[in-house]
Amino acid sequence: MLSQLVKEHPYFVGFLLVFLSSLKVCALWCKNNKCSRSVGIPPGNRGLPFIGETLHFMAAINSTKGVYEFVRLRRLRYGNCFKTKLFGETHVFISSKESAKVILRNEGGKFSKKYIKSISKLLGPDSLLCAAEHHHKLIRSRLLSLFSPHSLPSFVQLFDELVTEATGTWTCGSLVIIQDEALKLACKAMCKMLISIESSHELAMMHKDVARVSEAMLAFPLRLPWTRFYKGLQARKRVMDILENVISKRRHEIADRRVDFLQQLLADDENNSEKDEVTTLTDKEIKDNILTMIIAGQDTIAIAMTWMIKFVDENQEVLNELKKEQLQIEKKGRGGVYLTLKDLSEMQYASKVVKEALRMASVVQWFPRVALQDCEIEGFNIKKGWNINIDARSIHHDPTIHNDPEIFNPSRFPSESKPNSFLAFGIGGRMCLGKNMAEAMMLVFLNRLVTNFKWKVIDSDSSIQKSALFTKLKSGYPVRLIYVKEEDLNKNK
Ligand code: HEM
Repeated sequence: MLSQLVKEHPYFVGFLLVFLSSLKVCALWCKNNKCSRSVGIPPGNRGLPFIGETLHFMAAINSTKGVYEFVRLRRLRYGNCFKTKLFGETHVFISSKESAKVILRNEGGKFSKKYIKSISKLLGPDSLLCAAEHHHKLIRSRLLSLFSPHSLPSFVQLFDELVTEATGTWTCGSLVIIQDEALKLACKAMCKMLISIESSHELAMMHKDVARVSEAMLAFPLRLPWTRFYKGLQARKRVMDILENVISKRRHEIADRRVDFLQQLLADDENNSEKDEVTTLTDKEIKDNILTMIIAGQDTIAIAMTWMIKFVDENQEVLNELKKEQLQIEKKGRGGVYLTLKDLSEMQYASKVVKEALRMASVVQWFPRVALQDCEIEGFNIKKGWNINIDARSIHHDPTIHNDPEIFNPSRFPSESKPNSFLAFGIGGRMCLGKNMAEAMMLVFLNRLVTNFKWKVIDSDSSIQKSALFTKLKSGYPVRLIYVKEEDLNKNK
């Protein structure tokens, strides 16, 4: 019958075959490319073969709108869940708090953490931030004790000493770049707390090399001598050498036994080595994680502090309320020269300012995971091996979750504290280890700044620094000091 049809209507059959083949080609193309709005697969544009949308992503990294612009534009186009292809891999971005809860809490064990190649190479295979499930549990359990509530009071004093020392050199009329000062302070605090590095030469080297590693985090992972990635790897090597040297001196008792995180890790190591080899960290693990903690705790905190000062300055009524609270606490009298944990616990309004600044700034913009098995999210099929990114920034700025999300309003808390709607430090088993420390640092900085100084902003531009992993301000937020409290200056002489 078919041959009869071909004989009688050869042109019609030819046309039909061509038409059906084109339909099939179209369907295949749509499936693999742009129009994946078909049921089951998240919408999105997979871009060019192999590289996908990597060039658009790199263009966003190198723009002053920041890398998040890549995500923002696609979220506007495709909604709460979309897919793209970056560096040869499929990435899905999700901005619903319900899915954030399921994925970040990971109760069914369907997801693991996974950073893009450049980040995992720079932090090292044993870094807590990059380690996969079992390895992560082991390292986290060993580091957790360092962040216990017992270590917080001494850290608050240490950080306040550093802040008072630094601000003591600021004079009326001087130009202060808040982000640079905050970065120096955070680097000093981390290096002292972790490995007792104090000499200004060593600190400067550390500061420079850690900055190089951070700058390379989003670079194309190409190991050629002129690339940012290569320079980041070289800087990582120098930091590893410094750490190797410190560990070796401590192990051979050449250096004084200091009270710091490294010493605690080495002491635990000695105490546990005979009992339970499985729970002790190797030198390689210790080194990768000291670098991880410096990086995790340095840029994030400095950027968060800078945005906080910017938001406070742009909202004078918040600044007035804040000053009132801080001066009252000062009037009542502090426990000592330096701020204590008890002083910080009385800073109720300032704590809301810190939380609101973290929501608005969303310093860590999305949290990367990988699907360990095929699953369904937001009604879409997700394949095993796909990267899943929880878009915390969108959740923080979602008007269905936070009223007038673009308005800096510290008083929205605690009434707007709905579960899984505040993700500045993440949630679940990979939540930030330094959360309490970070909040304390922000409170100390805020207190010292608003009670001792008045300032005038020189450049309030909100452009983001190119190549920055976090929302780092390009201008650094320069301010001119127009008032410096005398008694503090005298005290620091
Ligand atoms: C305002 C400052 C900070 C912010 C916004 C912040 C944010 C975050 C976020 C969102 C995560 C979890 C990412 C995820 O789930 O994928 C994280 C993890 C981490 N943070 Fe922080 N962080 C800050 C300061 C610090 C400080 C001061 C330290 C300590 C030295 C620190 C150490 C860590 C570590 C070690 C992890 C890895 C935890 C794990 O994977 O188990 N962070 N941070």
